[in-house]
Amino acid sequence: MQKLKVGIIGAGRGGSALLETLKDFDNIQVVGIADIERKAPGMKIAGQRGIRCFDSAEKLLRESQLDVVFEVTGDDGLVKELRSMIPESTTLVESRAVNIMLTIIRERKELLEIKEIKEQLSIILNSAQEGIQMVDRNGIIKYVNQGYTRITGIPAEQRIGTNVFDVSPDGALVEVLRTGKPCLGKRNRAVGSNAEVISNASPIVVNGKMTGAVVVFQDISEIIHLTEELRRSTSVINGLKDEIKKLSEGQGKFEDIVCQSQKMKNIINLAQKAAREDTTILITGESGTGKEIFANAIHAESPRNGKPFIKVNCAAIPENLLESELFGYEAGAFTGAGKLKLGKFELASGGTIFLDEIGDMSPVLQAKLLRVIQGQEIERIGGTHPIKIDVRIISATNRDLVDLIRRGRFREDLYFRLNVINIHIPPLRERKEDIPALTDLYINFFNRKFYKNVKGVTNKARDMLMSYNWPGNVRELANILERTILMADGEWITEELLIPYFEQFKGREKARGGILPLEEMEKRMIKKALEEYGTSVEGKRKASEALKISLATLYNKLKKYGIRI
Ligand SMILES: Nc1ncnc2c1ncn2[C@@H]1O[C@H](COP(=O)(O)OP(=O)(O)OP(=O)(O)O)[C@@H](O)[C@H]1O
Repeated sequence: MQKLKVGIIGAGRGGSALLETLKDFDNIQVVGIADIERKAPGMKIAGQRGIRCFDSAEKLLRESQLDVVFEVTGDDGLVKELRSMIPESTTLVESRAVNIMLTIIRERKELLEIKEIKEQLSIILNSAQEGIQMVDRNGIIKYVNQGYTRITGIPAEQRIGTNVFDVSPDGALVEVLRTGKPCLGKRNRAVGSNAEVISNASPIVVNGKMTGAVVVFQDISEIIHLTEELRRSTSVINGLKDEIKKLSEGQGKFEDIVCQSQKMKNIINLAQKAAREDTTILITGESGTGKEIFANAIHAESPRNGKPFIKVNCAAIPENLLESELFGYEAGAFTGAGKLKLGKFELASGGTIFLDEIGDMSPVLQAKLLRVIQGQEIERIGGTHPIKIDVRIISATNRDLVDLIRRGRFREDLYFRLNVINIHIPPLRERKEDIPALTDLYINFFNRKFYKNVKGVTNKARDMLMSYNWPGNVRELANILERTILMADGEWITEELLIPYFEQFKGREKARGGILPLEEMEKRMIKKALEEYGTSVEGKRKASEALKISLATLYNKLKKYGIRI
C-alpha cells in the first residue's frame, strides 16, 4: 500500500495533537516536522518516534517530496509564503482546516468508543439472569434485556415503545415515576406471564433531574417452588424425627402386652422388676412369642426410658458387617470407609441395645462382645483408643443356647454374662387362655387398618383357633387374622375363612412325615370322640370311655385345650 507522505509545520499544541492523531492512520507517513523553536513539544514527540525534525519549513520542503503539508502555526504570513514554496502536486492544509479535521476525528473516535461501551453494556445486561426494563420520564419503555423476555415471554419489540402506565400500571416502575423514589423488594406477577417476580426499581437522575426509571426483577417462581419443596421435605424430616424418637423410646409398654394366662402374668411381673434394675437380661422363647415387645417394654419401664433403644438383628446382618454395625469405624479404616461411622453401641449411649437372635452371632464377635461387656468400652474398627460406653444389654434368642454351648457354638462365659436375668416366654400353645384376648386385639387392629367391621369369631372358628398348635406363636395368629379379616365379607370370622390356613399348616405337618405333637394328637382325638358321641353329659361319658380316660380327666383336658362345647 502506497502511503501518503505528510509534513507538519508547527510543533506547538496543534502540531503535537496532529502527530498524536495521525499515528492511528496506517496509510499516512509523517515524514518530518518543522519549527523554529527546537524545544517545541511536537519536536520532542517526533524525535521519540524517529520522525525527522527541521528548524525551518524550507528545509522540510526541500528534503522530501510531500503529498500533504499541514500548517499548524496559525501564522497567516507563513501560509502565503508556503503557497509559493510548495509544488502544485502537494496539498497545503491550513491550520483552520486542520482544527476542523482534528475535531471531526476526535468526535468520531469518541463515538466509536461509545459504541463499543454500548455493545459491552448490552452483553452485560443480556447475560444477567434478571429481567431489566428502562423507561423515560413519561413512561415510554426504551429498553428491555433478554432476561426480561425469558422471564415474561414478551419479545422486546412488542414491549419497547409502549407506555408502562398502560401495560404495567401496578408495577414498580410506575411507582418510581409517580413518587420519584426507589421502590425496592416489590413482589408481584410479571404482566403477561405467570412468573412470580420480585422487583427493585430506581429513578434515573441526570443533572439533578429524573429522566426515567429502571427496574431489575428476579424470577422467584423457582425459589417459591423450592421453598415449597423444602417445606414438604422439612415436614417429612420432622415426621422421621418423630419416628426415630418413637423408636428410641421403644414401641411397646407392658400395658400393650395382652395376657390372660397366669404364666404370662408371672413373667410380666418378673420383667417389670428386672426393668427397674440396670441388669443384663436374656429373653428366650420360640419365634413370634413376643420377645421383642418384652425388650421394648423393659426399656420403657427402666430408668433409661427416653434414651435410645437400638435394635440389632444379629442374624440378619452378614458377619463381616456386623462388627462395624456394632462398633463403628474410623474414617479410612478400610477401603470404602469414607467417613467416620458410629456403631450401634455408641448410638445407644445412655440407653439400651437389644441384640436379637444372639444365638446366631459368630464366635469371633462373641469374643469381642464379651470383651465389651467386661470392659464397658468399645473400640471402633481402625480406632486407636477405647471408648467408654454406658449401655444396657438386652439380648434374645429362639435357640437353645445351652445346647449351642454343648456343641461348642456359643461361649459359655458370654452366656453367663448375658443371662444375668432370664425371661423365658412360653409358646402360645402353652398359654391358650391368651388366644381370645389376642384375637380381640388383632380384630380391633385390623378393623382399623382395613376399615372393616368384624365383630369377632364364631364359636367353631374360636374352637379352631384354640385347638391349633401355633408353631409360629402370636405372630402366626396375627398373620392369619390379618388375612381372614381382609377376606371377610361379613361381621364374623367363620371356620370356613380359617380352614385354608389350617389346611396349609396341616400340609406342612404332613410334609414333616405326618408327625404331630402328642398334645395336638390328643386334642384331635378328643374332638373326634365328641363329634362321634355328642356333647351331652351322656355323649361325654361315652367319649371318655372310648378314649379310655375318666370323665373328670376329659373335663380337665377340655379346659386345657380350650375346647368349647
Ligand atoms: N402378648 C402379646 N400382646 C400383644 N402383642 C404381642 C404379644 N406377643 C407378641 N405380640 C406381637 O406379635 C408379634 C411378634 O412378636 P415379637 O416380634 O416380639 O416376637 P419375637 O419373639 O421377638 O419373634 P422373633 O424371635 O421371630 O424375633 C409382634 O407384632 C408383637 O407385637
